[in-house]
Amino acid sequence: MTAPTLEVRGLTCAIGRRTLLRQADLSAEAGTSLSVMGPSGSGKSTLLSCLAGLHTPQAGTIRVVGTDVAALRPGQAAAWRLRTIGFVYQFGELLPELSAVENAALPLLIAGRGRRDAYGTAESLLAELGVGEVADSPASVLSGGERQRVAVARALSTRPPLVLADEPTGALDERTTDDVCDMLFRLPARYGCALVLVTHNPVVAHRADRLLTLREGALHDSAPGTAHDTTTAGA
Ligand SMILES: Nc1ncnc2c1ncn2[C@@H]1O[C@H](COP(=O)(O)OP(=O)(O)OP(=O)(O)O)[C@@H](O)[C@H]1O
Repeated sequence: MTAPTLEVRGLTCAIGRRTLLRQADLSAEAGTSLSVMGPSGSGKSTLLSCLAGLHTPQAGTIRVVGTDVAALRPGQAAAWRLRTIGFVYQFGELLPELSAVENAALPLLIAGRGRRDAYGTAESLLAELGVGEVADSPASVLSGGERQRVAVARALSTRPPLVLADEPTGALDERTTDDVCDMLFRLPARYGCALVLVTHNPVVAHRADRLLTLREGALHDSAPGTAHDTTTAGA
């Protein structure tokens, strides 16, 4: 039996005196999407940081395609993250002075792939994601929706098994949110990755295969149509 893409058991994470996650369990299979909602400040971004090995939890195990994230040596972690996890942030977080294709090729160049190969892969991904025409435009001139598509191309460039998206539509209007969601939620089937997406937007959250709500340190399964969000954690 192959290992699930993401398997989290008993995750406990505190920052300062606040426990953000208490004995949380979570799993995601290849080709599926999972969204996490929760009040502002409840710890959604911190959860993603833990999954990527960027934040060390107090207890619990996180396995990504069988690898125990806590067991990675410091020297291994960055290279592991580069090939295993793709990140998409709220504002794209592209390097503004680089073109779209240069941004999308960057992880491959850092991973040591040749320029021709890296740029070819990046160009193909941009085309597949509907932004082939802006490949040579500087990231600084792209629209919000284009930026997010380029950010997704960058996240996918190393073909990671796990894509983490933190409020990927938070800076977009309603129509662009719909378009970007159509693209995002097709990724698992199209590229075989697992997608874990954090959002305040219930419409976005409900498009995932599975929806969890983070509240006072616990992750609750929410059936489609029943999750709700609030604006502050209140903890
Ligand atoms: N590096 C840090 N140092 C100190 N406090 C932190 C740090 N990172 C997060 N926090 C605190 O941890 C709590 C959870 O933050 P986090 O960003 O994970 O919440 P969130 O649910 O993603 O919030 P939002 O929806 O507003 O983005 C907040 O109270 C935040 O201030």
